[in-house]
Amino acid sequence: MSLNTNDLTRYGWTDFFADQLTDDDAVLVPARISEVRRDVVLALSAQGPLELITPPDMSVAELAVGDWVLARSENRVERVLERRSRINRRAAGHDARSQLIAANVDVLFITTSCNADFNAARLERYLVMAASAGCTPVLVLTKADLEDPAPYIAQAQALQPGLAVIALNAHESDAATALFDHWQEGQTAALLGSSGVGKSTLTNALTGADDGGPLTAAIREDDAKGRHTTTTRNLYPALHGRWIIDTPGMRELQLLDAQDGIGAVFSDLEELATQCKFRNCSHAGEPGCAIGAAIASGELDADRLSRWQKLSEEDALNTETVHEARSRGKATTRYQRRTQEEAASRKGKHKKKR
Ligand SMILES: Nc1nc2c(ncn2[C@@H]2O[C@H](COP(=O)(O)OP(=O)(O)OP(=O)(O)O)[C@@H](O)[C@H]2O)c(=O)[nH]1
Ligand SMILES: [Zn+2]
Repeated sequence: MSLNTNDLTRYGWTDFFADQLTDDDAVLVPARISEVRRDVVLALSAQGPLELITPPDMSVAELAVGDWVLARSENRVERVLERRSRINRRAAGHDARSQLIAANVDVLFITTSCNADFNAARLERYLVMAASAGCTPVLVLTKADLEDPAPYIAQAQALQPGLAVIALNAHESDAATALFDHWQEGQTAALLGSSGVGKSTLTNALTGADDGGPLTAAIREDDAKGRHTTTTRNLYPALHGRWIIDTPGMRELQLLDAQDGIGAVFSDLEELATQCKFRNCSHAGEPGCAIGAAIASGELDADRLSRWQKLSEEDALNTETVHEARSRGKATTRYQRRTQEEAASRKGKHKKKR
């Protein structure tokens, strides 16, 4: 492979991607997508920034910020490399569609504050998303200067066995350092959390924007109220060789194909359920229910059981709806193709007759 990929490691290139290249790919240019626009994608390559179109059989919507692609002649995507992680959700609205939000995110910083924003159900949902996507979750508790963080840390640690939890004041100069402990050079992170928990404040610390860093003005636009809102999905550099993906689409999260993620976040419950007397136990008072026993002994919070059941039902429903719509779509295309073929063969017959 003659291609020099050394320069790419700073954009997050690893052996995982290098191993996907063949000798024939030597003429292609590896590039990482930094922004997805309506008709084109912007990408970072060893030669500098590129603006790429997609080939006729690929829509821009199939690509996500963070993706690694191989480009031909520096203006067209030839192929997307297999993703190390992918964040997708059920698209907003009634559309029964899966939507890819970001790719190749290493660490998800799930952010909440030490106050009323702390909501176990929402945080578990984010954690399931991280686990299904294949990203490492880290729970960040902001505003630790305003309230005693200890009870929040304890609640956060109960959300997923072994979860890393950080409590901090996002305004403190060492806030970024605490996050860098979980986020290595060359890795890509994303911040998730509801409005007002301190994501912008943290992002400023992470990118050095507070010290007149190069970034924030370019990627954020002031809305009418003078508030900073993130308007597009972007990949941009943080301090010390890290990368951030900023995406507004991560606030409204409907789970999709998240069964494995639910299994990871609620592994304590899944483990207990294997000890129930009946294999199809619904944990609603059946004899020999290990989950019921754990609740009775105070070892397990009954609310966590109902949140687990609710998320599982939601995921099952969304997954079924989207898969059904997809197979309906395929059936339609098959039907259309058949009618077109029949029409064409009728035309052919006419021709022969004449
Ligand atoms: N005391 C204290 N204030 C904080 C902390 N983190 C954020 N704030 C303040 O909380 C408010 C909201 O912070 P933002 O960073 O704008 O929150 P956000 O999550 O980016 O909000 P959106 O942009 O609406 O998504 C600001 O006034 C911050 O200064 C913290 O750790 N301690
Ligand atoms: Zn049971």
